Amino acid sequence: MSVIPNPIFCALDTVDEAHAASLARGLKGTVGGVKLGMEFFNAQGPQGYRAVAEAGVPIFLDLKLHDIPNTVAGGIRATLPLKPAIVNVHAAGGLAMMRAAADAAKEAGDARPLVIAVTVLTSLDQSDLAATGVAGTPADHVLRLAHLAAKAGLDGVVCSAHEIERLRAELGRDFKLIVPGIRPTGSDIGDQKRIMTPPEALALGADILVIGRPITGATNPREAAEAISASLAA
Ligand SMILES: O=c1ccn([C@@H]2O[C@H](COP(=O)(O)O)[C@@H](O)[C@H]2O)c(=O)[nH]1
Repeated sequence: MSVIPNPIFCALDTVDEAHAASLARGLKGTVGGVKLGMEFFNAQGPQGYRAVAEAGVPIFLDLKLHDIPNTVAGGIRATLPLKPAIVNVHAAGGLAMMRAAADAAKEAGDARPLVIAVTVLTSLDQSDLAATGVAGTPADHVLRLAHLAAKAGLDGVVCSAHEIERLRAELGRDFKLIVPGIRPTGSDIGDQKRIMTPPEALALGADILVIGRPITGATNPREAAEAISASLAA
């Protein structure tokens, strides 16, 4: 069961401010929030972010920071005036870096964003991981990185749906699990490798389902989001 009324966050992966803002307005009420990542933010920056925020939907600012602790703390601090609901770093940046990120976010007091760690990208399978020098399954590495994120005081992790059960068993109900690699039955997989359908991922215990192209690439994104919502309620 999800802790968020509508668990769908739509990834607005575009460089176009007007398009992103129009999608956010059009999806309001059918999604729990939207995600702005490096594609949008590198093109449009804080001003573009504010244009999307005018739609009045919670925003996951997905910049996946990965640097030395002081630099990441500064990067998180710089996002706080935007009041994102969620920000993130790469767990591979290590314990001290994640602690610095969590501490920086606390400077926003009660308005602090959730700070989440990306574990193993959903576009990677075991052979991709092996090529980076990491032996074992993606699940083993996700678990290892998630324990490190919890130790650093982070609120949760980005993982694939295939790791949800083990993460819930080991890290409990309150640790947030944000899950991309979500594909409604029959939709194009694209570059994702560790995928699952929305109802399956939700049933396993995902808090947030990050869904991009299956919604934004549809002829009618709002109808696509409504269909996914309906599949979750069924
Ligand atoms: O492991 C990860 C981490 C982040 N993402 C992001 O989620 C969306 C997924 O978009 P789709 O179009 O639904 O594939 C995208 O913005 C990624 O940057 C991820 O996919 N996997």
